[in-house]
Amino acid sequence: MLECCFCSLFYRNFEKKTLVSPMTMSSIKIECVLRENCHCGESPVWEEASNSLLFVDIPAKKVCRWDSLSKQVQRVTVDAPVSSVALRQSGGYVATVGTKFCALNWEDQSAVVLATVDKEKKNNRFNDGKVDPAGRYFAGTMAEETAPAVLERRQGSLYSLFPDHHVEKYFDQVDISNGLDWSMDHKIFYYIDSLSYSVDAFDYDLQTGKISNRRSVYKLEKEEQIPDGMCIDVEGKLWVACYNGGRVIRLDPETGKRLQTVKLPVDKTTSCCFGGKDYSEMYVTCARDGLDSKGLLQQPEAGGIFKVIWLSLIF
Ligand SMILES: O=C(O)[C@H](O)[C@@H](O)[C@H](O)[C@H](O)CO
Ligand SMILES: [Zn+2]
Repeated sequence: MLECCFCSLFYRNFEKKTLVSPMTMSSIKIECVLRENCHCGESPVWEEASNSLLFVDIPAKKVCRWDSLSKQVQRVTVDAPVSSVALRQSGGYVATVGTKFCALNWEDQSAVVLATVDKEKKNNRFNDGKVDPAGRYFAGTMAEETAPAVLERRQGSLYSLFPDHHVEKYFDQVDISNGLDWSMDHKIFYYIDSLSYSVDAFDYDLQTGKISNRRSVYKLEKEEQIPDGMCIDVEGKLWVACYNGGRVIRLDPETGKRLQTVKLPVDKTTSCCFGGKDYSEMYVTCARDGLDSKGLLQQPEAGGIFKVIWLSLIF
């Protein structure tokens, strides 16, 4: 990999547009739109300009781009596990690869290192990451797993890469750094450390990127299993993918109540994002790794990309 020397870095804003409110919708349809057989699919991101869904397959070291119109997939292989991807304002993408933040040029498939974290922790890698409303790329680390959710604990930290390429560390002692998103007014940062079985909130200062006042807004119930990736909808409700739980759940962070459960035909649901026309669809990633041969037979679509659509009933 090359060292990056000059490029100014302002990530594209992720502001949602006119997502149709799920509350006004009555029934849902779930479809596997791509049988990708991901070992561990993660980090779905909608790219409006190309009508495409970006996602990664972490252990396969692949960043993928699925064109929702042509149904074609392009894949770029990098040299270490790639755990999240984000859009870059100047074109191309940024991704967390191993313990590095990298700029990814899709055309020539090159990756340029922007910053490295956890240099003294050889067994660590980045996990989930997302860009904040001011263009900082937040991502956390974890020890590499020996099996899903089996790892040396408290090895991870949460970081963000600023548009000028400097990195700030927020805290350490993280088990599995996972889902993250910001409230619609940018005043709250939501965060999941999977093995805490909790969805947490922090006060957020958009000007400085500082976080404070950590508290739990939801504790997962036993059958919901392990909280993984997360996104927010226009009503400020959180959608959390439940690893081993085969579902995404919609939470009200103000009341701490679960509002909706959407079950998928695969157990290892890892993350979700809104996309499609007017951001009215939800895309869900999942994993194949960790399923035994019986599980693979029962869940042939494991590792695929799922689309959830809300159908309004018109009388
Ligand atoms: O996708 C991730 O976030 C992790 O990299 C995965 O390994 C699993 O989801 C994790 O094991 C469950 O918490
Ligand atoms: Zn995850």
